[in-house]
Amino acid sequence: MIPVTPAAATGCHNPTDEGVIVTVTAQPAVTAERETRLLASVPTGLLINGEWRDAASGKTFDVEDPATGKVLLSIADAGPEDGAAALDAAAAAQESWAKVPPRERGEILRRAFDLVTERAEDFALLMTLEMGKPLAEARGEVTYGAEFLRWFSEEAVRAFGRYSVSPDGKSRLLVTKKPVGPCLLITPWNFPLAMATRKIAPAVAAGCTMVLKSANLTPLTSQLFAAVMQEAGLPAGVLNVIPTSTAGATTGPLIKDSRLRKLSFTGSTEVGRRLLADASENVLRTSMELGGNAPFLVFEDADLDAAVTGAMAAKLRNMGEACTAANRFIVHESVAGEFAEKFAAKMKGMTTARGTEPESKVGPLIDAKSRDKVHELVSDAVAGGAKAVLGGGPVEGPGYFYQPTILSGVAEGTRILSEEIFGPVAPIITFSSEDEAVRLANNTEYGLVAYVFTKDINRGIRMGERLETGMLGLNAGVISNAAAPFGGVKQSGLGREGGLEGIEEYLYTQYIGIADPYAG
Ligand SMILES: NC(=O)c1ccc[n+]([C@@H]2O[C@H](COP(=O)([O-])OP(=O)(O)OC[C@H]3O[C@@H](n4cnc5c(N)ncnc54)[C@H](O)[C@@H]3O)[C@@H](O)[C@H]2O)c1
Ligand SMILES: O=CCCC(=O)O
Repeated sequence: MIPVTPAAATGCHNPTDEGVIVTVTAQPAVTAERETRLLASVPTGLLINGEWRDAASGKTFDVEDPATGKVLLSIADAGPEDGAAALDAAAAAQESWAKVPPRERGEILRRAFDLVTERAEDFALLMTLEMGKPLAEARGEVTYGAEFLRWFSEEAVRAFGRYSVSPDGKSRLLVTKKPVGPCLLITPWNFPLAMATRKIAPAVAAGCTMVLKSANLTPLTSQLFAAVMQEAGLPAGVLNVIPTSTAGATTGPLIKDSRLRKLSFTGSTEVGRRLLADASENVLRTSMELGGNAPFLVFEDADLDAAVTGAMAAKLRNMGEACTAANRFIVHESVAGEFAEKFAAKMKGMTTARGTEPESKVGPLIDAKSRDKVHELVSDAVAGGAKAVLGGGPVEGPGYFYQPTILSGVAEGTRILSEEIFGPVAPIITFSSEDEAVRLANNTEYGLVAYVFTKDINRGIRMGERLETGMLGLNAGVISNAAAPFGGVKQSGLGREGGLEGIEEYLYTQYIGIADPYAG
């Protein structure tokens, strides 16, 4: 058992490993034998109606370790026929599942929380193997991901409605909440556990059945998690899991099927936009957690050491492969030089290595395509006049590693300021007035999160009012929390996950008008 600081229970995690959020005080060696044993415990089939089975086509696809390129496991590759079978199971289970008392649904989630927590080391290692993040960070994700199970186990019994007398006194208004019905959940590869639990837990709490299409690059964590949900007592057909290498072909027919009632998607804005168009055909309820381009504002009165600590977390968490990653450092011109120096001094110590290695602070990027895109953005910025204060290129050798990089003097209009970097690269630009900072920060089609560092509380509140984002970190570089509503505005998406709002995404409101109980 690895001792972690109590602060880890908040579910946030900080790659700087300085005890700010997570401190891992012992690092057991990860042996090849332990990896093999863990992989052998991961189900490799599709989960349909409570049974693990092969794909109808008999096909499988390989899951690779991004640090070595080696195949970890081959798993069943769902096709349209399997998708249809999964929706059949979800649709058949919906009515009985909705009748299960909320307390029972909550207790299944609570048992799942306990099981994930007991198996935290397995989940952490599995994520490190298939996704690349350092083990310390993967442990943080287990805490964060499990917390959605505990949070929604408590919310399951609180889907309250209301009863009232109409204003004219002549009727009664009964308002209730009901599960929306069978849902299709599509998750990304960057947080393999938390992005799944953030959808599955509120759906279970609300009484919805599901088909989960996990990310083809990181399906293994969802496979193990689905087995844990079965062990926790989730009835057959409530959660069906269809990993696939053909996402569009397998899920497209489900989105068109009139039995499906909701699509919850986390991924890129590009794919989300297309799925929204598809979902409009049957006017599906949708939740869209899409891309980001977070501004990180450092004002002249900020505590620069705190800003650098926040910057390390906001940039290097998950190797920069987070929708919440600070994408543009917008720093007051009077402190930009000092900020860049201090930031570079901290980033310099961030060793790139396979996530299972004790010294690893920055793991590999997910694949060659992602690493090449990061380098393309850096090269474009440098060609436009930016200077690499640190790093600036891929790491030689096996795996898709990229050097932690800081760019200063990035010109406005450069691609790196408008596209999601999804890598450990921090471009810095400067401003001279609050109005200019706000203009630069809002100059993007995204609106997920912003970070503001200032000692002036009034300025902090003004930024909350002026910045066009769904979330704001005030003197904080990581604000993700199962108890908070996570989500964006503009092209960062629709809806909220977590918090009191999270379960509402899986409920609809029904109003029953009742005739005057005193009449005739
Ligand atoms: N806002 C959030 O909460 C949040 C959280 C995590 C990641 N993201 C975003 O996700 C992106 C990175 O993840 P990604 O590369 O996995 O995104 P992606 O859009 O490529 O893929 C996301 C999921 O959609 C599937 N998919 C792709 N094409 C599809 C299609 N035509 N039909 C159905 N499913 C399809 C993928 O297989 C995967 O499971 C980034 O843009 C990041 O910002 C957002
Ligand atoms: O990648 C985006 C999700 C990250 C988070 O939930 O903090």
